[in-house]
Amino acid sequence: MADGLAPALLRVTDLVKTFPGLTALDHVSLEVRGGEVVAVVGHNGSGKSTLVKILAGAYAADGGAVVTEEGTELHFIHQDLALIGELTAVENLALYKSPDPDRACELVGRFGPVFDIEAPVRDLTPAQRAVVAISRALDGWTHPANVVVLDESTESLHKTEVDVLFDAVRRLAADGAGVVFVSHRLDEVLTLADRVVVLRDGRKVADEPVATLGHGRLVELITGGQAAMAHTHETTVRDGDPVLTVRGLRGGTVEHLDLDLRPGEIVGVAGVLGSGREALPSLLYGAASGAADELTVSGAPYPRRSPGGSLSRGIAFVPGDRARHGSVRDLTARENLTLPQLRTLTGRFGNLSARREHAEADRLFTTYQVRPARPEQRFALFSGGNQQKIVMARALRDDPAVLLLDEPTQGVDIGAKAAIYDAVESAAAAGTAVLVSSSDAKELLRLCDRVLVLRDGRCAAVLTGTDLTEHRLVTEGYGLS
Ligand SMILES: Nc1ncnc2c1ncn2[C@@H]1O[C@H](COP(=O)(O)OP(=O)(O)OP(=O)(O)O)[C@@H](O)[C@H]1O
Repeated sequence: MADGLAPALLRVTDLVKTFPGLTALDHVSLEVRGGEVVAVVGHNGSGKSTLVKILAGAYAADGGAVVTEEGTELHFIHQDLALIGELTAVENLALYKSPDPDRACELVGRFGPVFDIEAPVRDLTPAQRAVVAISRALDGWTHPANVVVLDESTESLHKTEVDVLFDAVRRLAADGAGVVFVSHRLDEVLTLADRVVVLRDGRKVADEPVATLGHGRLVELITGGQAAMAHTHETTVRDGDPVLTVRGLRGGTVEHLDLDLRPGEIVGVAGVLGSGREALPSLLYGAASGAADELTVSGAPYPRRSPGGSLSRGIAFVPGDRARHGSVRDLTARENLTLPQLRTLTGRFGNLSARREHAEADRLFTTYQVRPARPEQRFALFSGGNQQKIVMARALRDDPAVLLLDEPTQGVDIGAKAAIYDAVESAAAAGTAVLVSSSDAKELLRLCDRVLVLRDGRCAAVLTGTDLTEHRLVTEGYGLS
């Protein structure tokens, strides 16, 4: 817990960072004391990553200072945990040194029973991978008074893995370390942090002890008072003919799966990493290789799946890693939004109506709260969450027959999340069959008519109605029921 007398291990003063035409950080100051967990929150594009990049030395600031207590080092745990899947835990822990199994055992052992540290980390459970990542961040500490920066490190973790990470973080803080926790997950922020710094459009708008904040107040500070999402989804049972039918689907981590998707329904897919949950949308779309005993779209056999074949059958897919797979980074945001739909934006003589294209881009920017509101900016220059909003906006305006979504709101701020949920529900109301694969239980509860819980590549349970609870999603996911 924060001790008012503990020294500031990290002092950020009046930090300024500008990009052409935009101030990403506008005189931001904050302090992190030994024993204290400071959360940094803010909507997409508010400046969180820019702050982390300056702390990590990846960007130079235009003004202000970052000062650490003498001897204090900064250590980072990034969103993807930054592990190399093919290497073992021992090798990942010794990336720039010679592998030392004894040292690896000692580091990993601090967090519970030692697992197979000689296996490739891709074969470990997500919780074990989290332990490897945090062990690496802790390696080489000669004293406890360092600062660990968790940069959206929990985004792809399931609740149980998050608990492992948080236990480790709490122990570090108890030993005197300072912790910076950058996150969109407000429940986790309220659970872990002692103090919360809120950024909005590059400015610090709040720096308050967590004890004085509730969820509602935090949302208000982040959004500047705009309304956030409220209601949960009501289960609708559809009994029309399925638009997509698949039997015996297999490939990647999916061992065997049967599925019927009906027009207008929103079907969730839950499960821990490696359960098949993360592989299913790309497998159905044909972006990942696999096979099926039977697959039909609108009653017609679709034997060999491919992205082109799926698109022409009205199947749209928004991949999890949309910055890499869902976009053309060097085109403008407007071009990314409108390119696949040029047909609908052409004028009477087939010429592209620049006016309509611009108007459509402006409308989508407003609906999905893309920041900055500059459709002509290169896609690559938007923050991660804003890139995500752009790719989602494009998929949702396509009117597909089937919409396959993988982690549709990962890294997206609370305001845009509500807009995305509304858009998914409107698409379903207009007849689109939606499949949502997500590690966010609240998202599945909010959106879905039923949820398939995958375990070991197979469907372990189908939850619907009053059975569709966060508790059941977790217990079925781990086989604890
Ligand atoms: N290299 C760059 N060139 C131009 N603009 C940039 C660059 N990097 C970031 N920006 C802009 O700076 C602002 C802050 O971005 P930053 O990535 O820090 O936001 P963030 O709070 O981390 O958002 P997210 O939650 O979406 O990751 C955004 O408007 C972004 O578009």
